[in-house]
Amino acid sequence: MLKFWKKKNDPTAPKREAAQDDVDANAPQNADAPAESVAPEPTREAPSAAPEEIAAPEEKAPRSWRERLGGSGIARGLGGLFKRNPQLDDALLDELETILITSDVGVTASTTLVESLRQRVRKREFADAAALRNALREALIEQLRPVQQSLDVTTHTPFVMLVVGVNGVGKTTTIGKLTHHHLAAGRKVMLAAGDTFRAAAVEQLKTWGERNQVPVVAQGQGADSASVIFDALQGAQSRKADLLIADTAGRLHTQGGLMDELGKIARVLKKLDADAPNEVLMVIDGTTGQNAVSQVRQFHQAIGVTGLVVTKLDGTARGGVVFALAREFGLPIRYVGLGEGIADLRPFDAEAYVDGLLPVETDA
Ligand SMILES: Nc1nc2c(ncn2[C@@H]2O[C@H](COP(=O)(O)OP(=O)(O)OP(=O)(O)O)[C@@H](O)[C@H]2O)c(=O)[nH]1
Repeated sequence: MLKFWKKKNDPTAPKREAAQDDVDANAPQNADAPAESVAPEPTREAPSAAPEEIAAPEEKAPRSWRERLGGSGIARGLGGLFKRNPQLDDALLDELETILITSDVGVTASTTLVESLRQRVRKREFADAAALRNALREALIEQLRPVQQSLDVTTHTPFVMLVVGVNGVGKTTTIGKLTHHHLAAGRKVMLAAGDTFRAAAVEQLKTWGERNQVPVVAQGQGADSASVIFDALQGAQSRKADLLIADTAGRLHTQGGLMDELGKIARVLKKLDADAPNEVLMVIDGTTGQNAVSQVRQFHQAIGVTGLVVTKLDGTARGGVVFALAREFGLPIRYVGLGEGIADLRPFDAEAYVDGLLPVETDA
């Protein structure tokens, strides 16, 4: 049975004022009673609501990678290419190169890949275009395999996941989906509403908390983000949660002050746990294109990103940015977002991803 806390609004709890100027110096000491928390007790048992009950109707049978990714620019481009060009010739290779470049794979990665295929064509390694297609599939999978590294949250308790990224990329939605995923695995999860910039962001996270029946540690809009997340970690430690997922405000990588705030959050957390945060998960909007590469570079410099989530790959994304990120940084791609529903976050799988873009069977 799911065990709930009574709604905890301890009147003795010190209400934290809005932004603290120097959290480093005045780190909160009693975060067991966060200023504002929606607090059913985290539980090791699976939530009473089954995934099917939480998910929107269309998520009852999660759609395949192919269904989700088939509409992307790269999938349509590659599908059409092999349909139009049954002949194994230079025109096919030239068009392949154009498709890869215009799908955000990146110029260097695209030309290198196509050049290596061209040489193999010259050596007569392929009997026909179908053989080339298979070799292309293999080459694409090879590029992604090194970044397929799942996130093990059992290495530390509580495991602290800090979710960062620019505005609107899908951070809060991803947190909701992650919570669902880890609850289903029987973990105690808590959330920290570290996006104190937008009032709506706190409400949005609380809604995900209620939906998943997990506590959300929050303060008001304008509160100090590091303070909220510090409170939440104290709470997670005392309540023996397995996982604390902290939201942060969306920020442009060009906003120096806000980028510095991320470093401050990490420093403040280390006062409680020298290893925290255990994962800095950067969320990337898959429709952003090559700009995603500079975003990751800046965030990585500011806080040391340890894993990526690429969202919105189901929509109008060109789909190639995943290859560009893999090649540029080699950072683990932990998950991909293939839709807005709670079950639409998938652990990244290189082969499934490439299958979604270019299926094994010649259905093109
Ligand atoms: N199609 C699609 N939409 C997504 C996905 N992930 C998130 N979204 C949508 O993207 C929009 C923005 O998501 P949020 O979670 O609010 O983004 P955020 O990064 O928290 O935004 P800020 O708090 O403004 O920085 C919402 O409409 C989500 O439903 C995905 O994988 N696929």
